[in-house]
Amino acid sequence: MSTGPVDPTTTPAWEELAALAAGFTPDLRGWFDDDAGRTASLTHQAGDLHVDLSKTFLRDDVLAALLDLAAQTGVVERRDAMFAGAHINTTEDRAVLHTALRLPADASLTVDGQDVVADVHEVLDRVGAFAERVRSGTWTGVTGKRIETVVNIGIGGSDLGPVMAYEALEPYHQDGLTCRFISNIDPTDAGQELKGLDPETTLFIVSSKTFGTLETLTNARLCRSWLLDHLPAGSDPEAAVAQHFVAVSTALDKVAEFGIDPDNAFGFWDWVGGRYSMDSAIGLSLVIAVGPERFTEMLAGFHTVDEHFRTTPAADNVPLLMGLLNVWYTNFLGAHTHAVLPYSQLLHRFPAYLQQLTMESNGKGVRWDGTEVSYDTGEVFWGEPGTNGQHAFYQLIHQGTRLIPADFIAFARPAYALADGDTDVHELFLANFFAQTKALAFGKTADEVRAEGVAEDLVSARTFPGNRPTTSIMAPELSPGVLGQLIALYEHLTFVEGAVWGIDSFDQWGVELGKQLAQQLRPAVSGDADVAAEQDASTQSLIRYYQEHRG
Ligand SMILES: O=P(O)(O)OC[C@H]1O[C@H](O)[C@H](O)[C@@H](O)[C@@H]1O
Repeated sequence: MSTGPVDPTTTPAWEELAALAAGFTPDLRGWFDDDAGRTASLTHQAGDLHVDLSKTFLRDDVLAALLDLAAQTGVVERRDAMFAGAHINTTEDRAVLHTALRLPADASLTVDGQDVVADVHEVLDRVGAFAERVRSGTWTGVTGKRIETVVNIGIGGSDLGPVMAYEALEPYHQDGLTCRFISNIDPTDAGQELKGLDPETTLFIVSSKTFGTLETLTNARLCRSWLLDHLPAGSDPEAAVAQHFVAVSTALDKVAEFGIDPDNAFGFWDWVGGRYSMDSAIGLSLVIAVGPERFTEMLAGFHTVDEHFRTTPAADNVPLLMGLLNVWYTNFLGAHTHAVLPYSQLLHRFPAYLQQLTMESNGKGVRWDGTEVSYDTGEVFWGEPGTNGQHAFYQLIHQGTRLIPADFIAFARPAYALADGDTDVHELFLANFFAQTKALAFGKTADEVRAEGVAEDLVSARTFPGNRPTTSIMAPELSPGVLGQLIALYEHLTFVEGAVWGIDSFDQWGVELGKQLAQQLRPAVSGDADVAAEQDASTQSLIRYYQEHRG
């Protein structure tokens, strides 16, 4: 893109939204009473996702102004530039093409002179073939035993997506094959995950886009030592590493330096951001667990929502509407955080995954041309599955003083259809979903509380103000395809927010300083007095505390 980003605060739509916010009093009870068609007009379909925005703070005038804001900040142009492979990641001068990872094989897209679709499918085919060898037992460990445990070593985008999807698709796992995930440089992580493993039946996947991440390389070396120390005496170390270690990276030269056979390495490209990479070869552990066919179904799900986002007119475009709604909450109504509450135990890692996706993408204080923003960006995403959260933090959402928009996610068909006598437990579960969104929207008035015979001095404590906005997302079931759709929905709404804010949602310079300082400090931790003396007083004192107590 040749022109700079628009400062959204200079647009007429921003001014209009500010004026609307000044006099804004949400009244979900009134809005529902006055407009029998509210739910129908604010419910949209994206692939299999049924998205009900009627309990949000959208009103006709707000929606119109938000759509104007999108138009005036060039969201659609930026979207089209992304899909076409323009270098919209300006600070790294890169294309942003995770959408190409899920293009069908007969699609065509040439970027920077390279046939991207052919490259993607060449790697996908290799990943699928390798996964089949592991699943069928034709790929064995060095002593000839079939693989029973796959350990993914990676962090950030090379961990959160694979582990989230592995958990989400648990009903599709192949029997007799388990995945584990090591991410943290805290040696406890590797210590716990390696516990009880049989080295002869364990395969390690070193997943790192850069193959330069301290945590991952440290854990990879640690696992290599563990493997060589625990295999039966006489095992050839080189053959052992060749059979028990594979890698996924964009830096295949560094993979070879580590000693992993290039034949057992799977590549991807710099136009795939780490937090957008789970549908590349980074998903290898998932492909092994659920099989290439299921993985292909998941990719098709991503593609369905990509197409929805790329082609659906603005008024029905779900990621666009959800992204704009979040801008309304964040910049005009003062929301700081956003809860994501899956009514699905299988999605228990989804909020953690979304934290990297949304917060690493949109936690920026300058626009993509380096100019400073004068408005809030990014939301703090957080959440836990329902109903657990209901018994923990929902209190604050119901009766606290803060505005916390929440996304509720549920599936009509359960993964495990269990009944307790006559009670269908999934129905009981869904009843909670419906009840919570209803209670949050409509609350309980003081008069309603009084009518229950509550003593007057307790009425205010037992009144629910309501007008707590929620978005309800439902789908028939948590299939691989639906999972792909759900992830793509959040990828694109994150994009929309970033585009309105004029920021580069695809870099992450903010994580670099800590990495550099850790390397500089490292000798001081081990006792180098000169390096310790260079530190600030607090850091010196903390290091001293460690040295006095390390035992
Ligand atoms: O895949 P890697 O290159 O090892 O990177 C792993 C992660 O670490 C980095 O510091 C970034 O913050 C993440 O965006 C990235 O996903």
